[in-house]
Amino acid sequence: MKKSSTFSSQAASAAPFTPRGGSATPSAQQNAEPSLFNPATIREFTPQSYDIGNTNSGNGVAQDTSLYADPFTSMGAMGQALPPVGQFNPYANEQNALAGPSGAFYPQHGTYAAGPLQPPNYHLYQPYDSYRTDLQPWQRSTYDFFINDKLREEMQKKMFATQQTMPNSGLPQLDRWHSLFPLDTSNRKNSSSFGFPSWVYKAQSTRNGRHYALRRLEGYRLTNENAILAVMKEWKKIKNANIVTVHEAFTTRDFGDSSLIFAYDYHPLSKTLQEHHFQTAPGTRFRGPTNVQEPVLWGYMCQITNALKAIHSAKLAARCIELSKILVSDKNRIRLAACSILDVVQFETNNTSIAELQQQDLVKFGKVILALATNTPTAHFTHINAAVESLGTKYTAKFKDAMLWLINSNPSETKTIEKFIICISDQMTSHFDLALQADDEKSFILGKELENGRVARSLMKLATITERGDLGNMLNWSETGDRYQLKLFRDYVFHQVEADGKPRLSIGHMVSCMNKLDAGIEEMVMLTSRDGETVFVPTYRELRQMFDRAFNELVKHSKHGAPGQN
Ligand SMILES: Nc1ncnc2c1ncn2[C@@H]1O[C@H](COP(=O)(O)OP(=O)(O)OP(=O)(O)O)[C@@H](O)[C@H]1O
Repeated sequence: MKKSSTFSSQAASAAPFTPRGGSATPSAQQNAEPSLFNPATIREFTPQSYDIGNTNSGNGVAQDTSLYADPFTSMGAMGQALPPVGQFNPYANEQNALAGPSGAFYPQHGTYAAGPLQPPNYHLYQPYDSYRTDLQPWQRSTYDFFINDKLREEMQKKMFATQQTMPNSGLPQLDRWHSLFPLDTSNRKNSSSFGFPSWVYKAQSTRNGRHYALRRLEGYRLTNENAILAVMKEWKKIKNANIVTVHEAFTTRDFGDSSLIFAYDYHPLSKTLQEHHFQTAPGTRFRGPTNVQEPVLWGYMCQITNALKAIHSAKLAARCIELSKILVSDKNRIRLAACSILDVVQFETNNTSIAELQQQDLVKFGKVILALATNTPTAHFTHINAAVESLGTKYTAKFKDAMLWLINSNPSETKTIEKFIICISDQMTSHFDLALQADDEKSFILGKELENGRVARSLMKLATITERGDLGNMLNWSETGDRYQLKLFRDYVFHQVEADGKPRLSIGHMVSCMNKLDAGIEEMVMLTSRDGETVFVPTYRELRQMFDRAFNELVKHSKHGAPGQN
């Protein structure tokens, strides 16, 4: 029996909607039973073909290929010595010199162009290797303790982009915003999106120190004060992972004209879909693959659907759904970037009902996806059906029918985003699963960083105590009493030597000692003075108490100064 479609097709052919089977081949399409938009249709799905930032290797563990020739890796987690591997030392100052353990922690790192400024010396902890020495299951490598390199580098680039400033940019300081930094990649501006040329700047708020993206509409004159208040009141309620959150709007004359400014969340290093898919990267002659892969487009569709669901449910319309107003960051993570602007700008002139604007949203949504599929940057199509047909067998029938449903109108049916969600529910659940997998992976990474954070805090405290010298009226404070034992503990953890006098640089030993100190366990530890004359055998619990006492003393002095001095 032929299953009926949930939605009638709006394909331009006069014939009623012919359900397609989802096969990419035309012959299969003709014979296929289930409808494109019949939610009961179960489709095959290949999760790995989506890419929404999921770098999971499949076993939940981030893949990390590192070379372990540095001295820190010469011990297994259980303390077993590994055979020395001496080809490359990522900690060395000079990589040519096969530097030994005394090499600096911060290797030279490659540069990347993130703007007009020089990249900072941000101490990438970066191995440059391609193979992994065989380790026993109980052995750990240095990089097992840290966030994987790719993610770390991505995050550091984002932090750098966030911190970038341009001292002589000529941009004004606004009332509550400073350090404006232009984000536009071209100085050619068109007014097609909003009716006014628009510029985007990164700026820091003087109120909370956070970074925002300010979009400025040049030459806009506000005629109705209510416009901003009424529109912002509604839009500020929208919190959605696929919408750039808008925080406020205001007018200013600081640019020498009358400008309207919208403050959005800042998403460092994001590009617009237009830039991402239609612009040639600097220095390359050819643009990348022309047609965007279908799994990527389904990923975009699920995300835009999610955004529109939130917007339409709040009785609003996105209105500005264009390739140049959708941000893409990380791996195919997208966000609608210019919501609320047209509501303010056309506050008095817009006569279209919200219901109609929502219908238009669906059409624009379809056109944006079709533009990516057909490699048409303008997203202007004279013949939608012809454009969809031109996709041939590169895209599945289900995908093409989704385009047609979104773009074509049917007088007998009011389209809603909810109906669309039902139609693409299989894609939505697959996408949801990938998002959860990505989330699991991030939790795994966070778990490692939790341990590192714990070690870092203890280390910083220990460093504030040892070698301090005098404290207030107490001469040689750090060399006496509890502090002396802490200093010997520091030696025990970091300054151990092998029997032949060579430094012992086992990161396993360091991490395990610092964690034992943090936990204050009952295990004893033998601390010997440098001259070998004095031996202490405290437990980690006792050491922890000494450590807390010493640090609390420092805290007390930091607040009140040395006793007798205030
Ligand atoms: N919220 C944001 N966070 C970070 N970057 C943003 C944000 N909004 C926009 N951008 C960046 O600012 C740049 C300019 O954005 P804009 O929307 O003006 O694109 P455009 O291609 O210049 O479009 P138009 O020609 O219509 O002005 C883009 O590179 C975009 O990635």
